[in-house]
This record gives sequence, C-alpha cells and structure tokens, in this order.
Amino acid sequence: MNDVLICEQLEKCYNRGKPNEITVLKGLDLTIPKGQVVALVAPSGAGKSTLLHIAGLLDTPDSGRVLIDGEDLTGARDGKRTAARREKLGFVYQFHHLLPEFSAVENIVLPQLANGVSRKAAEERAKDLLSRVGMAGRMDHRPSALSGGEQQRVAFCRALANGPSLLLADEPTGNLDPTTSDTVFDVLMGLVRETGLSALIATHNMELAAKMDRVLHLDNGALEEGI
Ligand SMILES: Nc1ncnc2c1ncn2[C@@H]1O[C@H](COP(=O)(O)OP(=O)(O)OP(=O)(O)O)[C@@H](O)[C@H]1O
Repeated sequence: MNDVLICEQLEKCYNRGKPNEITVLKGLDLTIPKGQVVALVAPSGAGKSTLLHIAGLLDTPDSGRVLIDGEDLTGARDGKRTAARREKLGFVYQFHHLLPEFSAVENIVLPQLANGVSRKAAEERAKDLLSRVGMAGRMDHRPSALSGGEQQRVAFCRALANGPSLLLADEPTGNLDPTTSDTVFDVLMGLVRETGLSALIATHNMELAAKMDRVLHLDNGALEEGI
C-alpha cells in the first residue's frame, strides 16, 4: 500500500436542518502517496480545519471514508481511532501546545512513553530529533525559555516522536515573523524529507506552499490542483 492517506467522497454538514445549516465538504476526494508533501490552501472558513480534523481522526464525516495506510478507520471504535492517531499520525498546530512544566526533551519523551517505548529509547530519539532541528544546546529548557521558532521546532519533533506515517499541520509557522517562519519551515521540510514522511500542511503562505510537492486549493467543498 503506497497511499498513506485516502479520503473518499467526504461530506460534512454542520447544523443540519437548522437555518444556519452549512455544508463544508461536498464529496471531497484526496489521496496522498507515501513521501508526498501536500500544501492545503484555503480562504478562511472554507473548511480547512474541518478537513484536517476528519483526516486526523478527530472528527467523522457525515458520509465518505478515511483510510490511513490502507485501513478504513471511518467507523472504527474510539479506541482504535485513538491508537491510530497515536501511532500513525503526527500533528502540528499554529501554536505549539507544549507542556509548560516539562523540558524540550521531556515534551518529546512523553508521547513515546504513552506508546510503550522505554524511557532510555525515548530519550535517545528525542535528543536525536532535537539535534536534527538545531536544538542540541537547548534540550533541557522549558518552553518558556525558548523563542517562538524554537518552541515550534520542539513541536515538530514531538509530532514525529512516534514515527508517524502522516504529518498533519495547520499553519505550522503561522504565528512566527516572516523570516523566522521561512527558516523554521525549512527545518520542518528537512525533517519531513529525511524521514520520508507524507504530509498535509495547511498554509496561507503561497511561497511556502510552492516549496511542497503539490498544492491543493479547498474551494466550495472540494479540492482543486493549484500551482
Ligand atoms: N462545530 C461547528 N458547528 C457549526 N459550524 C461550524 C463548526 N465548525 C466549523 N463550522 C463552520 O464551518 C465552516 C468551515 O469551518 P473551518 O473551521 O473548517 O474553516 P477553516 O477553513 O479552517 O477556517 P479558518 O482558516 O478561518 O480557520 C465555517 O463557516 C465555520 O463557521
């Protein structure tokens, strides 16, 4: 199975039957092969978060299917979806959501412990990931002692901690100034390329989108190939 993510004919409507009913996804199809990095570009309110939540198994569509690594998880029980999220998916958000009372290393160790990895192996992996994003000298700092760009690098490492198949990112550098955003985005892309990861990365920044393998525009509930 070479396709890491398959979304088939996704439909999603909010407030069905009410005056404020809104259909956000209208038969949306999306296939991401292994190793492909896809930019998701959408005007505000077009349904980018809705799609990321459904692809990330945090929400369910009204109809259609979501397959991760060939497995249909659309109607799977909660425990199975949670396990798939932990083992197969990595998430990065606009704001890092790191645990403030833990160091950079610990923030990357904890999800691995939850996945059954030994502390020693988890620490080794955390330190290796942090070194690869230029954070070797700041591993024991808590998030509050790190810059915004550094915090986001830690968040990238945490997303990759359990060796996911697919990275889902929502404006991963959106809260950084333009120069830091470019640098930190290049760090993320380096990490993604090194690990052969597939990714769906939402961004409003067309320069960043152009650095990815494929650009998809979400418009009127479906995806169109862009530049
Ligand atoms: N839980 C919900 N209940 C009702 N309407 C919702 C809900 N979640 C989202 N919507 C509506 O669905 C539409 C798409 O929302 P979504 O958050 O997916 O857009 P978005 O493209 O991520 O927007 P932004 O870029 O501004 O975050 C919006 O009109 C939003 O108001």
